[in-house]
Amino acid sequence: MAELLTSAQMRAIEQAEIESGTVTGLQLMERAGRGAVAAAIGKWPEFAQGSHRALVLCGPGNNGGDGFVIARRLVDRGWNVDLFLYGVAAKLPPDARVNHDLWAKRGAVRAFDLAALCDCDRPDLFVDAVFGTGLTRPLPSDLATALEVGMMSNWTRGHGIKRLAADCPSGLNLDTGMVPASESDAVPRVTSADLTVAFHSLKAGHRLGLGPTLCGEVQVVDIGLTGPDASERAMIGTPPDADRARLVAPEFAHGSLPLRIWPGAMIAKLRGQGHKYDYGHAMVCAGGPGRGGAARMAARTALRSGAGLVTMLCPPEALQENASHLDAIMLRACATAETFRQILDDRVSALCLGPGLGVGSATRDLVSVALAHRPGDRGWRDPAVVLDADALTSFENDPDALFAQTHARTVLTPHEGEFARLFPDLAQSERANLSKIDVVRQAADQAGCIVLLKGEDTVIARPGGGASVHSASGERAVPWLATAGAGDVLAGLIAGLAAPETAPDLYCVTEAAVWLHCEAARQFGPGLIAEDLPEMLPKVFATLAR
Ligand SMILES: NC(=O)C1=CN([C@@H]2O[C@H](COP(=O)(O)OP(=O)(O)OC[C@H]3O[C@@H](n4cnc5c(N)ncnc54)[C@H](O)[C@@H]3O)[C@@H](O)[C@H]2O)[C@@H](O)CC1
Ligand SMILES: Nc1ncnc2c1ncn2[C@@H]1O[C@H](COP(=O)(O)OP(=O)(O)O)[C@@H](O)[C@H]1O
Ligand SMILES: [K+]
Repeated sequence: MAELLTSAQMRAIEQAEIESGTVTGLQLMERAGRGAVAAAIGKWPEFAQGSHRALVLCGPGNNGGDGFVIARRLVDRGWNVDLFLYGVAAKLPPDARVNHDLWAKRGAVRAFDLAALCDCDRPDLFVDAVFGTGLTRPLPSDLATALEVGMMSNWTRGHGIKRLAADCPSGLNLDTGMVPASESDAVPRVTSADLTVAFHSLKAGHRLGLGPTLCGEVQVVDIGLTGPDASERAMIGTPPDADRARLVAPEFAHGSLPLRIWPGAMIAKLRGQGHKYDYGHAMVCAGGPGRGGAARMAARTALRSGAGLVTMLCPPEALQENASHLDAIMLRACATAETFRQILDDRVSALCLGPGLGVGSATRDLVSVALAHRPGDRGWRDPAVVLDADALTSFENDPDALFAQTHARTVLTPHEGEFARLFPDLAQSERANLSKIDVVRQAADQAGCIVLLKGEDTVIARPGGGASVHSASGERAVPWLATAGAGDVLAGLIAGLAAPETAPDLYCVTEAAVWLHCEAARQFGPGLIAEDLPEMLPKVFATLAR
């Protein structure tokens, strides 16, 4: 699972390495520019031979410095290059200035001017090296226009112009994945690339918010920074680092891990042997008549994903309806919170409450019983408690009452609407420049448990700072997962994976669940409805067990 750095962390890593004397800023910049050109040629092999034309736009900082290196290296390969500088040469930082001067011996540095830019011959490659990690404010309007995809229509066959971004498409905030709107533009101006080369490591903004859409394909270019030491072993099921966010994906550093190592290692049923009770007993609470579908899907997913047995509890009046739908899943009537308390025995290892449960005091009481349940004298861990949907909304008027009861083996799985009810100060409208990662970190600290905030960019955090992002983008884009009930399935999936006594750390189980949820949707394809998700799991597991 690769790390997602903030701009400040990236600067600190560079700074520490430069100060240690092992490398100079100039060497890093050269490697960045060289790596960017190599990545472009790798993606577009037609650029490997012959003369082509590039339009390079450089900015006033070190991102611009990368642009000068890229321009020089392209000219070395026989290309024609038009280069514009947004800024003043005399004010460039030292390394960028050196590369500016090296370039100036090879070609012209033209001051940024929209009309002059449009007058250039049609480029084959457009290089955006204006801003990277140093973006501090919205793009000025003329620059935003120059970077827009629409600008390419100035040239015939404009759609065929390849777009390469150094570190990010300029204007994208690499901490938040957002594009700040300028005062003159009510709607943020959006720039996008076909290929983004991220230096040393992915940054959070490559995988949050608009990042995946704007960056196109992202390739990490190794510029020889050592960075933090992390071995493959240490990642399997290890709790997250408090300061660094990580990407939920079977990737390690710059390579890919075999799937069976991760997340295959998270699924107890793929390994070992045992009795059904060794794989845990998951319980799912359901609502009244006509509302049982959501809980049934959660229960079915829990059973498919590894729990040894699953019991669904429902009000007596819903028993008949549920009985007519369930076979392998056991069913019991549970009229009150007190009955629930009596039913919970010390072998219940995972609980899932919320889907279709109904909003109100009855649900709050059930949640309280679930969170107070302890495993007795078996020496087992506290049961994992997954709270979703109505179990969250029921605490809208008093979230602190919920947070006073949660424990470390609790996972809250809100979508943005439910999140706003529990954490009004952290709602989307209140976030300003805070990244989704920091928002969920704060929520986890407030709630005292794991919080998973859903979306195309799903963010998971736990108290103390550990955070992960799962990005359903690029090859893993699954827009058809936006279907009613998909969230209920996710809640059941976490409960089912967490149920076995040998299940890894709950945080890691939650990460794996999000990946599997997306993977099941991906392998099924368009046309998916929520019921298809649990039925896809055996196929997904088969690819992990190899
Ligand atoms: N420092 C190093 O050793 C390396 C840096 N690298 C590159 O350097 C980049 C970071 O460089 P910098 O920290 O200089 O930052 P940038 O080059 O991203 O931008 C910083 C400059 O842009 C100005 N600025 C920010 N937002 C603006 C806006 N909206 N309108 C106008 N001006 C704006 C700032 O005042 C500052 O002058 C990385 O993204 C990467 O591309 C790479 O060369 C690898 C090595
Ligand atoms: N466009 C999308 N791409 C990827 N995943 C998505 C997308 N839209 C929704 N999802 C995922 O689908 C699930 C929907 O959950 P939720 O909003 O709780 O729906 P419901 O309450 O209907 O079950 C979440 O896991 C969410 O991350
Ligand atoms: K850039």
